[in-house]
Amino acid sequence: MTDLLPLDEALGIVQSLAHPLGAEAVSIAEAHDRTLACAVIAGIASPRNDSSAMDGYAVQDSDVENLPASLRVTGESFAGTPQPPALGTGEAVRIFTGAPVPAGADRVVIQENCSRDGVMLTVHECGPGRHIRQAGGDFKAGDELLPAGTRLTARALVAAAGADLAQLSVVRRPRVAILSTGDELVPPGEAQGNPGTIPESISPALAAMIGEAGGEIVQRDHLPDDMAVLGQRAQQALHKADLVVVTGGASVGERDFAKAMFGSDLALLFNKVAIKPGKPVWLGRRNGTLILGLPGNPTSALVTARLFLVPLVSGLAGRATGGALDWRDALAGAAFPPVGSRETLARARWVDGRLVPLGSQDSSSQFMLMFADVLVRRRADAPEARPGDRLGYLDF
Ligand SMILES: Nc1nc2c(c(=O)[nH]1)N[C@H]1C(S)=C(S)[C@@H](COP(=O)(O)OP(=O)(O)OC[C@H]3O[C@@H](n4cnc5c(N)ncnc54)[C@H](O)[C@@H]3O)O[C@H]1N2
Ligand code: MOO
Repeated sequence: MTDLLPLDEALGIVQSLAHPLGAEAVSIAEAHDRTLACAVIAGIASPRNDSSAMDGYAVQDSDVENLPASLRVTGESFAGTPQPPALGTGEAVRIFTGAPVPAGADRVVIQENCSRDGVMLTVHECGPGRHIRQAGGDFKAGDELLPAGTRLTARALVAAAGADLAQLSVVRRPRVAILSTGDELVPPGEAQGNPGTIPESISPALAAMIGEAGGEIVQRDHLPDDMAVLGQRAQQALHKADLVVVTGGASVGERDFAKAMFGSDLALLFNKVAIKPGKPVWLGRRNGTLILGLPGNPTSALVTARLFLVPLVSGLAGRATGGALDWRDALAGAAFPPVGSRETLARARWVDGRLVPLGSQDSSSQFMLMFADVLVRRRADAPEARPGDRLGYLDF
């Protein structure tokens, strides 16, 4: 076991590599969920002018001191009217929500408090509000609205568009290739009637995790355990991708070619981590491309993807890697068994706000993953955890 790297050291290596890629310009329409490479600076103020908050009439305070007051309507101001007529004594301007307030007006009286007869207006009541939004009250031209590093959520996009920017400078999405290796693997739907085969069940989950972390899939292959084919597809992936994820063949079997397929220039950054499940996970680099090798057992693959792939893609996409490894703690709702020599990521679910381990902790399980809300981190050689003990966990 001495050759196995401790989990924290492996996570540290991932963190040190997970720097944002370069910037590219995208239209606002394509910018959702991207990360800003440059700050968004407002090109215009909002509102651009003093503007009405209500539909009604712009008036002068001195004309509505004694109510009811009779005024003459001299013009109109709609949202988009560049310059409404200025207001004189005894005058009112018909005005709508968002429209510029005429020079000389002190307040907008809502139309529910007025009656109209041709050009004559009677103001019955004013109410306390002036219903005028000041120019630049939301933001001024030149204000920094969103700093570099901001994730462009739906809400952030409103500010970016309101700043009058057609294009945003965002971190390039990491290009990821997924290579699933194993003679036995066939696409889901083709295993029935094909003895010796099993459905390839990991890549759909990896693609989902990569997409959620901000990456895009540029290549996705099912590959036989044939070095010629593996080598050729590996070369293609290395050319296209920032990160190649290869599943299976990580262990010591006769057909475990996952590292060899990347050629003799593969530099290993780590090889095998002291965790259960997922011990055979490895990270390498060939020229500028990172390569993450995940074990073929589906639960092992998903656990190591959560620990290493999600922070890596998140970081390359410009998101905080810390957010991807947000360990928290909660109380055990049932006993967790004693831990062996490898640090263990126990799959657990929530029951009444407490952590309960899944009945099966088999690293080959596919079905049980469905119920694994969290990974509970248990140190090597830890004794049994009792109900009520505090445990560290990561959302899975
Ligand atoms: N002598 C040893 N044997 C094994 C060791 C070891 O240290 N010494 N490690 C074990 C551990 S731990 C794990 S985890 C597995 C991982 O092995 P590999 O990464 O080499 O995975 P494969 O042998 O290719 O496959 C294992 C298992 O998973 C199935 N598989 C593979 N890919 C997929 C996929 N995309 N979808 C669904 N199922 C997949 C495959 O058919 C095998 O059943 O090694 C232990 N052995
Ligand atoms: O590490 Mo393996 O994932 O224990 O079965």
